[in-house]
Amino acid sequence: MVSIGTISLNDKYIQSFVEKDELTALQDFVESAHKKIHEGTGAGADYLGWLNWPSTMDDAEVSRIEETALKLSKDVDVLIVIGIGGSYLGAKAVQDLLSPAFGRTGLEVVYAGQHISGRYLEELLAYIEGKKVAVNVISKSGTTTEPAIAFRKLKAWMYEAYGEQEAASRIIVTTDESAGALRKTADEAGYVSFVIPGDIGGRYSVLTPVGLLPLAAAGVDIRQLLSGAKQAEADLISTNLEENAAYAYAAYRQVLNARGYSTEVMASFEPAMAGMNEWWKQLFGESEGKQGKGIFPASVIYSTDLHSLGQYLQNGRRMLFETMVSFTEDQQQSQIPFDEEDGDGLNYLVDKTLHEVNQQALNATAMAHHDGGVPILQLEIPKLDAHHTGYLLYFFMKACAMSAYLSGVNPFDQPGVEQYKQNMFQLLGKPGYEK
Ligand SMILES: O=P(O)(O)OC[C@H]1O[C@H](O)[C@H](O)[C@@H](O)[C@@H]1O
Repeated sequence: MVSIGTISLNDKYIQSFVEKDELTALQDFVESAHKKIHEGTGAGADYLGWLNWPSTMDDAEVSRIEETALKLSKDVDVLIVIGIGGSYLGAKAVQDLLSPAFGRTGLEVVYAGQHISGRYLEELLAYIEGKKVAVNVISKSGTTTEPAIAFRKLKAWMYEAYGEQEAASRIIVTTDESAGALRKTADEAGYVSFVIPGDIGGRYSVLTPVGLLPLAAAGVDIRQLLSGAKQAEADLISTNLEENAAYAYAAYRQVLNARGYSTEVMASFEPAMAGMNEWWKQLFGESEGKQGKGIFPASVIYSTDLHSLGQYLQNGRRMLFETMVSFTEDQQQSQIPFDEEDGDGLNYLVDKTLHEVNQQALNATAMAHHDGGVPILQLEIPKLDAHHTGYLLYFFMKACAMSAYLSGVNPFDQPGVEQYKQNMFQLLGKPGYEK
C-alpha cells in the first residue's frame, strides 16, 4: 500500500506479477523525470503551467467565474458548452461525477461541438426552442473545426432568436489570451471572455476556466475542487515510490507495459465515473501514444460491464492490466429491505448496505481477475465529493506527466492528431489543402 495524503495505491494484486525490485529499479528514472517536471528540463517544458496552478490561480478570477455562473443561473435555462477534447472532457467528467444521476443542483449544462453529428445539433436546436440560452464556447487554439461549426450554428440561432446585441451578451468565450480566430472574434464582438493560460495544454486544463465556468454553472463547488487539487499539489511531491502514490502508479504502469501488458483498463464500480474515464483516456492516450509507444487506455463500469466485457477480462488475451478506482466512505447508507417471503433469497443481505455489497463485488472481481492473469492496481479514494475529485484530477495529471517521461515521450504534445485533420480538409476542399 502506497499512501501519503489522500489517495492510496493498493498493490496487493500486483505483487505476483511484479517484483518489488523491478519497481525500485526505476527509482533513478523517477528522480530524473521528477526533475523534468519540476525544473522544466524535459520535452514540452513550455506546458507545465498546470503543475502549480491550484496553489497560484488568481482568486479574483475564481470569483469572476463564480459571479458569471451566478448571473447565468438567474438569466438562462440552458448553458451550452461548446468544445472538444480537453476543452470539454474535464467539465463533463466532473459534472457527471458530482451531479445527481436524476435531476440537477445547478443550471442545465449541455455540450455541443464534441463531434460533427448533424442529427445531434439539429435536435439540440429543436430542444432549445423557446428557452433562454447562453453559450460558452471553449477552444484553446480557437481554430478547431468541430466546435467552430457548432458555434457558427448556435450563434446564427441566437442572433435570430435574440437579435445581435442580446445574443452577444449571452456568449462567453474561453480561449487563448491573444492567439487564434476565437480570440479575435471575442474581442471584436465584445463577448465576455476567459483565458486558457498559454502554458497549460487542453487535456491539463480542467482546473482553469475551461472546466471551472461550466462546472460552477452546473452547481459544482469549484473552490472545493481547487482545494482538493491544491492538497494533491502539496502531497504528491516526494520522489520516494513508497510514499508518492501518483509516481508509484506511473512506475507500475511502465513496469507492466515493459512486461507486455499494453492495455490498461480503468475500472470503477461507480457509474458516475464514466465521464472521468473518458477524460482519463484523453489525458493518457494523447500524452503517451506516440513514437510507436504507449499503453492503450480503455475503461469499464462495473458491475454493469462484468455482464458484457467481464468474460474477456477473465479469460481473454492476457495483455491487460486493470486499475480499479473506488470510494471508501459509504455516503448513502442505502439499506436492502427485509422481505417476509424472501422469494429472491436476498434476506441474507438485509444487514448490509448497497455500498458494502458493491465493495464485495469489487473484491470478488479483483480476486477473480488476478487469478485469471490480470495484474490489478487499486486506487482508493476516501470520499466522493468536489474536494476529492479535484485531488483525483491532479493525481492523474501528475502521474501522467511522470509516466510519459518514464517512457521517453513528451507528455504535452499530440502531433498525430493533425493527420486526420489534414486529410479531412483536403477531402472537403479547404483552400490551401488541395494537394
Ligand atoms: O481547445 P482546442 O484547441 O479546440 O482543442 C481541442 C482538442 O483538439 C485537438 O485536436 C487536440 O488533439 C486535443 O488535445 C485538444 O484538446
